[in-house]
Amino acid sequence: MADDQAGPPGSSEAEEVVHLLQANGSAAQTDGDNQRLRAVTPNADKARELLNQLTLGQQPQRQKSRRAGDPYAFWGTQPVAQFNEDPASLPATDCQIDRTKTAAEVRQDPYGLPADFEWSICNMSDDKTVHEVFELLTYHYVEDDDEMFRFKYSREFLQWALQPPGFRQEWHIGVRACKTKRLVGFITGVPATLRVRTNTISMAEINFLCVHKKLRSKRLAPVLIKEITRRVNLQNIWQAAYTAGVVLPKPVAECQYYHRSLNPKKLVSVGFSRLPSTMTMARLIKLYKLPEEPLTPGIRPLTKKDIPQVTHLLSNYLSKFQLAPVLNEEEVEHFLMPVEGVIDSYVVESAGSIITDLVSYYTLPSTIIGNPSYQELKAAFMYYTVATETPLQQLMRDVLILSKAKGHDVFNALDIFANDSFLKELKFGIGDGRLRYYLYNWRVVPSAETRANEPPLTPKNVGLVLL
Ligand SMILES: CCCCCCCCCCCCCC(=O)SCCNC(=O)CCNC(=O)[C@H](O)C(C)(C)COP(=O)(O)OP(=O)(O)OC[C@H]1O[C@@H](n2cnc3c(N)ncnc32)[C@H](O)[C@@H]1OP(=O)(O)O
Repeated sequence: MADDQAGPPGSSEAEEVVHLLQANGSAAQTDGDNQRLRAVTPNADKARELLNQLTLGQQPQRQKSRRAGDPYAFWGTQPVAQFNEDPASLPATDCQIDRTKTAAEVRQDPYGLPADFEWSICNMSDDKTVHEVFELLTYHYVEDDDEMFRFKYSREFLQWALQPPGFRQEWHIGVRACKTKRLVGFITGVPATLRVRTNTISMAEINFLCVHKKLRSKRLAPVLIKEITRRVNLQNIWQAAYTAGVVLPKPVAECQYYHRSLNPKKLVSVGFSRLPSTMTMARLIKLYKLPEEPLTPGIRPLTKKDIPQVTHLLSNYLSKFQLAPVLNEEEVEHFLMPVEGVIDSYVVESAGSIITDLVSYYTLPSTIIGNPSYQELKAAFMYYTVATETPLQQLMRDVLILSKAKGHDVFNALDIFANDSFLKELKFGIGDGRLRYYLYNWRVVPSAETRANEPPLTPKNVGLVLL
């Protein structure tokens, strides 16, 4: 479609709405803006709805419906905060829920599996094993509710995510069918030091819980969870962090996904976004158009020699959040050094070789299920970003440009960190996926700013990204 059909810049209703939402959310809002908002749409809610229609991201989300009030047969037995607790009976400060056991009290032998299944430690340095894990996850891992998209973690991503400094191979747990040796279940832990408010705790980060679709609803997941707990406890570690879309007892934070279209035509074609009836595709493309080159002078890929400065910069920034990792240089190098198709990090270097800013994202594609034209949606997910000299919004615009140049279709971010300050302005649309953060065997008490029935930490207090 010819460009002129899109009309002059700023003429479309959606562009107008975007502009007005920016104004609406900023301190510099004027009566004039409000009047223009009313002229376009009756109210701000309507305007927001229209913008949301543009990018109703249906990324895989870790949520399957469950009836309110259903008991948690497994989670009700675990040392986690429960939904029905009497606030008067709870401690006043953050604390461990179950006491630390002695080494002798930790079960020495693995939990029993149903007949015909066996435990298998997965060596993530072995290409054949990595391929088996990749295949299990590619066909059986997290999907969105409409079964349109399924996360497709690459082999290289899995190796990167699961082999950070100090990783333990026995925390990469598989379940295989005894006869065929086929991998049918998986769960992983990696070691991490997390700070929860003022407490710095050695933990495991738990991820990639997956059961083959043919073996669902047979209570295999609780066995996998108990087995990883046992193996973590054997290392004298008693806490864990994990995220999920599903509601479990009991989130420490509940966060919202936002999506920034980079390739709107493809996103509409595969059903990730909708084209509002009032809009043409040409206008949509124009709305999301980005400059060809980043705007920040001197922005460049992170290199090894930057690691000491970046560790300092990042640690300082993360200290502002109530839930955040504590990362040493070795870990920063592992998690942030660019790996093709897995992790991209950029820094801004000012005069005197001072690194002032960092921005990073990881690449996690999804299979587009049953689409004849496109097989894969290439998504970038915001990772750790620190802006001290460059305005955060500019840094994020640059990373949109850089990720688009690498072929990403969409850029995803949560409403954690200070992300609230750029999401609207950079035309991120609210997704329909929510992500809950959980801690195992650690109670976080509500703070003064916690509203009744809401998790103790608000998204802006969260400074942790789990892969
Ligand atoms: C100190 C060290 C501690 C270490 C451990 C810390 C805890 C780590 C916790 C794990 C963090 C993982 C982080 C990620 O990887 S989140 C990603 C989870 N994976 C997927 O969504 C992939 C697709 N789905 C599947 O593979 C299966 O549906 C799974 C495996 C999820 C459940 O299999 P299945 O559908 O066949 O069910 P079941 O009959 O075996 O079991 C039913 C029980 O499982 C509870 N359930 C369902 N989904 C989840 C979930 N995402 N986290 C925790 N529990 C979950 C459910 O409420 C029920 O318990 P309850 O309602 O009766 O109480």
